[in-house]
Amino acid sequence: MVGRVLPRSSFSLDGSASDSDYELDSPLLTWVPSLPVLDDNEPEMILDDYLAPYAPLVRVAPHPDRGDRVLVAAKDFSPGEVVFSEPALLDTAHAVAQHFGPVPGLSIAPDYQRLMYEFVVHAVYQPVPTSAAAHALLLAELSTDGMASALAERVNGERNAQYRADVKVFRDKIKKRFAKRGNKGTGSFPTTETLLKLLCIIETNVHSEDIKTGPAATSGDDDDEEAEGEEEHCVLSVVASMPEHSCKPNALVTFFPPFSPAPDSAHTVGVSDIELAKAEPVTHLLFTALQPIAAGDVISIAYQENSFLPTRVRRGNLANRGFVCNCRMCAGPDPDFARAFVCANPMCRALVSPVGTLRDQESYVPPPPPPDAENEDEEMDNDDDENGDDEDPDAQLVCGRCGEVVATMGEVIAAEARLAHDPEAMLAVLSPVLDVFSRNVPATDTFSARTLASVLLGDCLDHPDLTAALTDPDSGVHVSPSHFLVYDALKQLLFFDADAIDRVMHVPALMYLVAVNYVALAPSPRPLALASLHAAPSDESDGEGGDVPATDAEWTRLIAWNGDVQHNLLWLMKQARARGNLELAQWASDRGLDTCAAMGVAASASGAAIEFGDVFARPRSLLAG
Ligand SMILES: C[S@@+](CC[C@H](N)C(=O)[O-])C[C@H]1O[C@@H](n2cnc3c(N)ncnc32)[C@H](O)[C@@H]1O
Repeated sequence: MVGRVLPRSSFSLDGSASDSDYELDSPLLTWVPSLPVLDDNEPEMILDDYLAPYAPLVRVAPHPDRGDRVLVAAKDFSPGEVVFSEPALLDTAHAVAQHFGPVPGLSIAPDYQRLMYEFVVHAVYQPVPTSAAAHALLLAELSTDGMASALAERVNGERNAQYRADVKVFRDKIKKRFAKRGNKGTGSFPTTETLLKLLCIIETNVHSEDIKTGPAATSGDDDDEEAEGEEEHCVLSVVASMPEHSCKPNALVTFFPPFSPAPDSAHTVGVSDIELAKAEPVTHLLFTALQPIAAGDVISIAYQENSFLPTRVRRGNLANRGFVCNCRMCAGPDPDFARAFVCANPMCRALVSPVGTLRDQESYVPPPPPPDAENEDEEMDNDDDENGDDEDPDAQLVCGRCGEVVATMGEVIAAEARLAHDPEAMLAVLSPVLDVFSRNVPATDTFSARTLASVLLGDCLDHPDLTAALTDPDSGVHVSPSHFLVYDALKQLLFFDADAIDRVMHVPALMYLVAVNYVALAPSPRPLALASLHAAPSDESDGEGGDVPATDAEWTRLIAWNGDVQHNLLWLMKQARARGNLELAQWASDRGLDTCAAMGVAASASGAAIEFGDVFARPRSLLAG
């Protein structure tokens, strides 16, 4: 489970173990190549050499249309399997970076300054043999699109101009600090151009995790947090910079070990930097498969946290990072489930999901930032064209099942704008969508969902905010960040792959399971409260399916209905007991859930028929087009 902190002294900068505490047999660290010594003069050779140890797992290939590169799997991976792990080259958790006092008043975020400073120290003092070559490699090869693409310049021209000015200030200040302390290294001080390129590379490729809450986020900075001056744990590496973004990713990136503060020590630039760098702990970025990945598949991750965002918000965030997303969900052919709505025809109620709605990727301009609460109404009335986004507001969306025109793109856009910054309202709107899924989708395969749940468990069960919310009697469940985590998890569960609708699952049961998973470790279990939070029945609900069971009889029927639910419940009960959550175990046992689940599992194992409860069984034919 991500969350263990290994002894920091046991890591060395080249990724090799320096003492016996290094848990090389950890399942998380299945692949830890050491950095080769590289030749600065041949950048292409450098990348090839660097990538060579990873060849059994992944390779870099050109994108067929875009002209940039993608990371491709060299073998099959099952969900939950580590695809590869790579040690950080620049890392704000390194003691050198942590001991650096950022230059105040610059537009360059403190954590980015820390990475740049670490780079400078390596360039000037070359404390480890690989550092110069590794940095040459960074400069020569990694993408700079986050700042340098035409879209980045269009969207963030002002910021870029400020960056250019501030890099110069940064360089001057650091150089002065070095000179003042009289420390002279044997390497050369990086030029302003070099540092600017490094900043472009950081802006495009950095991975970050929230220092306070721990679980890893994916790459990219969070603008709100930066605005508040919050620092994140930022890591830059090479292979880790190659996976592309997808709004329906097949892999997940996590940090191992997670951030922990460097011990206080007297520190001066120069000699002690060299000592610190030699003893650096190494954060590894772990890429874990979320879906089955076949050899030859492009590996993708989600660059943004809370990826269950409305399409235009997602698109705007990514434009801020210098590109228009052309993942299968944004550009087609997969339907964009994140803007799915339920057909207004009461006889139909199918899901309608627009497909690839952007008219022209080249001229795309992202929508403006969210309106102030006070001006909200005014902003809502704006003509869509003024939004800048290039979608045709008059385009008609036709329901695939009943053939009726159910909305225009303009209406969808307006609804999204209204909901984008109101998660509660969004959840209310999502609820009937979930309801439709849950009624119509036969539960034949929840394997992927279970795998995902275990990934989530690894990531989120120790979430300190969640624990705080659950232990604070005044907090109320509604403030729990698990609201967002569960919500995000649900999206992953629903949209797990292109065939999700055919393969997966009884959503309320999974909502329940995810909710219970979250509280299984907490001292005060409130599984039902959480579960019902996420499954408030819609006004039009007829009570059949779609709702978390209210009575013991309904629970029994639910469990009988689905073998995977049985397995999951049994597993959860075991977890609850193992973790000393006796209240939860008792709760389940009082209702006979564990016995019932055990019976179901036994019945499935022996091939015996299980009585399906008619409440939850719905004919598959309802799905047919
Ligand atoms: C972290 S780098 C990924 C590696 C990069 N493709 C390369 O060739 O080095 C991020 C850049 O890749 C491209 N990219 C990644 N995901 C994309 C997507 N879904 N759609 C379009 N471009 C994408 C963008 O240019 C983005 O700035």
